[in-house]
Amino acid sequence: MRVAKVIVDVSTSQTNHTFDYLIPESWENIVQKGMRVSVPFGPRKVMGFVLEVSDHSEFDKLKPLDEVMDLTPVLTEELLQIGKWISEQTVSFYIQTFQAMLPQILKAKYKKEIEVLTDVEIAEELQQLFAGRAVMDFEEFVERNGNYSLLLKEVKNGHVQINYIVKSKETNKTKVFIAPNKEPYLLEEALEDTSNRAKKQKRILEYFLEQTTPIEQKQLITELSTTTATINQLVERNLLKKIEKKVYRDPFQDTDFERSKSLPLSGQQQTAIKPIWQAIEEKQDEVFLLHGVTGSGKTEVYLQAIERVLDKGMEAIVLVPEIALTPQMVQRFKSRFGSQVAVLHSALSAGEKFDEWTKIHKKEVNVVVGARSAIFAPFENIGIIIIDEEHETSYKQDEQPRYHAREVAKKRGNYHHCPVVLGSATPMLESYARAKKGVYHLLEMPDRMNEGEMPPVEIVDMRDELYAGNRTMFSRNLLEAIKTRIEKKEQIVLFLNRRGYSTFVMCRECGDVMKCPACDIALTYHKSSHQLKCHYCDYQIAMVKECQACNSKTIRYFGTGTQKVEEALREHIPEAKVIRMDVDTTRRKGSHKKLLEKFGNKEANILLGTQMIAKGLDFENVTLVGVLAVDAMLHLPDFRSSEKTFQLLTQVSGRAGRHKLPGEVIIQTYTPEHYSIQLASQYHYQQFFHQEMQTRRGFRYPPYYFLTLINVSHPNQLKAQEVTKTICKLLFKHLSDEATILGPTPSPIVRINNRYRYQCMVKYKDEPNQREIIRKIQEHYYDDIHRNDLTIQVDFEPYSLM
Ligand SMILES: Nc1ncnc2c1ncn2[C@@H]1O[C@H](COP(=O)(O)OP(=O)(O)OP(=O)(O)O)[C@@H](O)[C@H]1O
Ligand SMILES: [Zn+2]
Ligand SMILES: [Zn+2]
Repeated sequence: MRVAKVIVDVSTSQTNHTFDYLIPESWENIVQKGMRVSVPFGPRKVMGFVLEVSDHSEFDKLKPLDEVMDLTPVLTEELLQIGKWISEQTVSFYIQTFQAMLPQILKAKYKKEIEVLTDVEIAEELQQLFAGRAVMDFEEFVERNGNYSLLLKEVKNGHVQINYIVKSKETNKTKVFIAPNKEPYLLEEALEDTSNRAKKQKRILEYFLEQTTPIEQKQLITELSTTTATINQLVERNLLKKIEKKVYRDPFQDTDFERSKSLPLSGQQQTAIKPIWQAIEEKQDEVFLLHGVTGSGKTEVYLQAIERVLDKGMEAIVLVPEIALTPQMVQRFKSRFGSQVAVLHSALSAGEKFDEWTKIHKKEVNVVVGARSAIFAPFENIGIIIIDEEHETSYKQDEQPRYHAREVAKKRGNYHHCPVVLGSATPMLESYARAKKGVYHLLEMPDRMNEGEMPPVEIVDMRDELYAGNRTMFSRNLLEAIKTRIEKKEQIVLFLNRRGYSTFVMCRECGDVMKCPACDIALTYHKSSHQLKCHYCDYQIAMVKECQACNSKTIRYFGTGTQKVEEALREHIPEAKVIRMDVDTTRRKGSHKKLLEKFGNKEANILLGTQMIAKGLDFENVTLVGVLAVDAMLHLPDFRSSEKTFQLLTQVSGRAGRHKLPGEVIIQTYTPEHYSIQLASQYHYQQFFHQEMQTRRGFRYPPYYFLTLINVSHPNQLKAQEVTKTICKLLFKHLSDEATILGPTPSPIVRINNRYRYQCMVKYKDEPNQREIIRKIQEHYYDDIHRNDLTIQVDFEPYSLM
């Protein structure tokens, strides 16, 4: 008896364990752990992952599984282990994690077929099954008791291939190719037999006398200016044949990549890369923090570290934040490593993602460049994992399983005994603190590649502009500087911050922002109740009418959109050609790339955009960077708002003067004295680090304390509040005295989709039982969750506090 232990696709706390199913005899040799199967579950059939195959079960009367969905495991042993670990760490269901590790499309069902690839004789037993056909359905193979291990052997030899045909239209793209179907001398005979009136047929036959390799039908038609009808006539005469070939959708197929060679490394690059090379050679699972200023040449270090890994026949994973996964970035990897690179990011269609994943799964590539989920690339011989811009919050998934790619990377590094490199110009406080303690190996690159100084930053106090009667969104200096650049035919990047749009309240006279007296967090304006609230504790006051600091009545909440800025630019500088890049102008596929290309070709003077343009761009003609409204981010109700502002300003400033031309940065703000802005303008990372660490210690925030955020929501406000209150009480009772429990507090956005949201925050040092307690709490509310529309979300080490 063979038994499969299966995690079924039913996300509840009561089904979050394996169920045993009998493996029917015909599947016995086929089912392996890491494959997906279809199993009966109650009245339904559901998908499931095989976690283990065993020869016994504690239960009698097992139901047999229905179907095997994969021929080779889609999750490796390692990924199964990591999946279990993630589920436990994030208190999520196993099924959620396993599915998060795979491309979306694999949730659908697909058909499998086996195809003979070569003229080489395959094993006799298989030949009989194929009976002269090139392709057969896998279902038939199973029905006729095909020898599975023999099949796998031929797959390994490259004689046979397994095709996955997904039923959705998206997945497989085929092209029709035309090839000769007869020996050349027979074609020649046919040519002579063809009447002179059939000139078109003759031309095609002549072509195939010289050319025996298949050619795409479309291409044949253009090259010989012939027609499908003519080709069909020859196919009917059995002289030619049509072949359908699966082609990968290559999102970059229209792009020619010029091959780049590795550059001779600068002194600081050499110093940084040596320990990384050593860790690769010695198979050490060391974690490096590469702290290098913008333009210091971090990417070249990544490239040459990867080169070393590929030389050893191993694989590399590179994570880049979604927003920085620009065509420019992709190009740098593709032009160095060519078709060995797969790219995974969210702009790809589901089908494209599946294709890229398939290349990895089949080991057709050995480098993956991708956003967060690329950390699950099913490689089995990883030599290095690189996380660029490691401070980016998008590396944490904001729905269950709420994993952090950095933590998964370290886990995979452990497993493969390979180094993990975290790179950034502005490492996250937590990371830099770990590096200082020696937990990570710190590598510093303090100088720019072009040996230039960092571009000088001018801070413009927008309150002064107001006094001077300038009520526009551009300061006089910025306007002047823009005009000068346009005259000199240099280019400008204008950055507008959109995050935190109009949630905080600020005095335009003195720049004062209302804060919570207990939490040092900007108060959030709640429009419905016209109140200011702290969403960490329960402090709240009525919306103020005048500034508490200076009594001015110019108090208001904040926000401007890119469109408004574009209109204003047109008004003040009519001669400027502007490219606007935001969610609206980049919605269409490929538009992101086109806009950047246009800017790169100097078809515009100004690139205006949001977060999207803050990172990764490397244009040599950009000499001025302007930051329009930095304050919105600074006052987000988030203890990381200073850090995020510092990081953002540093990144944006880094876009200027990266090559020969010197750069300049102008930051407009209402709070010029704020230390994030001051220190960013002087590129003082170290000093910022020390100052911010002190604040964190004082207010008991990370990295001194860990946080857990529990969000409760329900259509009934009272219910949401009551449940949160009970959860707070339970945590208070079961956690140690060292833990601080804050709440119940209304979430910053109290109502979404008619659901009320409350939260509870835990600050702690060490609570080993915490996850177990939270699981129990969730089980306690099982009925409410499944029948009564309650949700309880738990986020360990949250990045978003909304
Ligand atoms: N060894 C080298 N020799 C010559 N040029 C180099 C070398 N290393 C990097 N460069 C060039 O220097 C510029 C900056 O390097 P790169 O973009 O890698 O820096 P970075 O640290 O990744 O920057 P950022 O963090 O701002 O994205 C690029 O144009 C790059 O091609
Ligand atoms: Zn004021
Ligand atoms: Zn508070």
